[in-house]
Amino acid sequence: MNYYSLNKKAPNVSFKDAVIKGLAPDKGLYFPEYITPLPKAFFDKIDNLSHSEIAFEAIKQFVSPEIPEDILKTIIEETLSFDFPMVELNNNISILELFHGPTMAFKDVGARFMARCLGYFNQNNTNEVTVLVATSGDTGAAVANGFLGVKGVHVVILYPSGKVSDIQEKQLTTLGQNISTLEVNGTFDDCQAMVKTAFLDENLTSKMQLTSANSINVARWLPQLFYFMFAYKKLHNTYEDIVFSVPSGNFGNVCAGMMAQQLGVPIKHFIASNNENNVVTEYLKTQLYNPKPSVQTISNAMDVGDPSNFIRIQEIYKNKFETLKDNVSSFSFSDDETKVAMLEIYSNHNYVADPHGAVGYLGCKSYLEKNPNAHCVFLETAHPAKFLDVVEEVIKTKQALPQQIQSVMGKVKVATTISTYEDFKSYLLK
Ligand SMILES: Cc1ncc(COP(=O)(O)O)c(C=O)c1O
Ligand SMILES: N[C@@H](CCOP(=O)(O)O)C(=O)O
Repeated sequence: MNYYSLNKKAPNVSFKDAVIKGLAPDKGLYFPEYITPLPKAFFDKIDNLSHSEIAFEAIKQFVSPEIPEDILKTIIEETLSFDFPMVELNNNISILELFHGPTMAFKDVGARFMARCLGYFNQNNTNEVTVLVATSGDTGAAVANGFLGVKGVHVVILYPSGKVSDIQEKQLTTLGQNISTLEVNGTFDDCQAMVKTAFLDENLTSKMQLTSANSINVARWLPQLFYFMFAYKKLHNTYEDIVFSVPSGNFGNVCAGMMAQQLGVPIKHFIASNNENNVVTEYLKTQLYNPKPSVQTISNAMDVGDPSNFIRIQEIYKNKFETLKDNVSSFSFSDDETKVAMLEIYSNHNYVADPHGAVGYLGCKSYLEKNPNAHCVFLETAHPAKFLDVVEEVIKTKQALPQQIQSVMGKVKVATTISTYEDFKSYLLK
């Protein structure tokens, strides 16, 4: 598959080059040239397919011929080595749990898939690749874990100082080996802007091979479409109008769901559920896209003021506002509303949701008010123990720490503080 830049000012590239470059030279995100819907036979037999078989059929067109089918099967098997359970709350709402991987957030799948693709492409390359990743909490940990100890790869994580949870910070700053962490005096958007600027800085790119492990990178982004297929498989024999409420920040996950829809999965509607960082909610009301500085919330991983993937969403719906509105709704919720939702889910259903999942739950409730016959799946994108302070304060119950989290608790933070792009650049050149 070839990919084009959404800024349309750079040459088309193969999957391999899109993965290695991360971002196109004109600063555009890459997008596949074609999306061929899966055949009816695939959907007829989906009940009998494993997660790996579904994932293989879904992603093969996007990575071939550069990744041979036998290698792709192995990459997928290794990537999906944990479960994706579904919890039905009632006839209208289900939860898809995406936190059973090594870092307990949904980013593990994309990070593990990308690490293996890059490893395959890089096997005969003697030059070191530097993977840059901006994180508002979870991507960094998943990428660090996915690439830990991978020969020839150096990962540099940038995270906003004081704006991630304590456990997320532990996960980001304690791995060592080939993982380095920069604590940035700024917001997630500042981190993401530094990473994007680095790709265009010839002074850097002439000296080192840089790539991105954010959802900018197609190998990080596309595997997220598997989730929507797994949920569809579980629900399609029981419910007709399946909608997804996706807690959204950089909009990569909901946009991956839209790719699943383009592949033919009968998804009736998407709900992009936001915290107070509501650029897209406002856009759907006004048709004006006004990126603004992000504000800090208790669902910190969604504190994004200028979501990267908005441009991919527009491309999917052919830049037609009406088509976008037919397929997507967006709601924004305050921290107080999120806390009330966490308590409600716990009291009514005995389920502990994290603040991001709770925003997804609120999105379902808002949509169901006008669409009472739909079945809404909200994505539980991170384990509640990653947000221990707020979860225990709201539901007033002590939480047990899963082994994945216990393993980082006693470790010592190692991070270098930076404030400007110049600081970042000199760090990379050191
Ligand atoms: C727990 C959690 N929920 C939701 C999001 C938002 O996902 P996206 O950036 O794909 O919109 C993130 C960050 O990516 C996250 O870590
Ligand atoms: N919420 C993310 C922000 C980066 O998103 P990405 O999907 O573009 O990598 C995080 O937790 O870091």
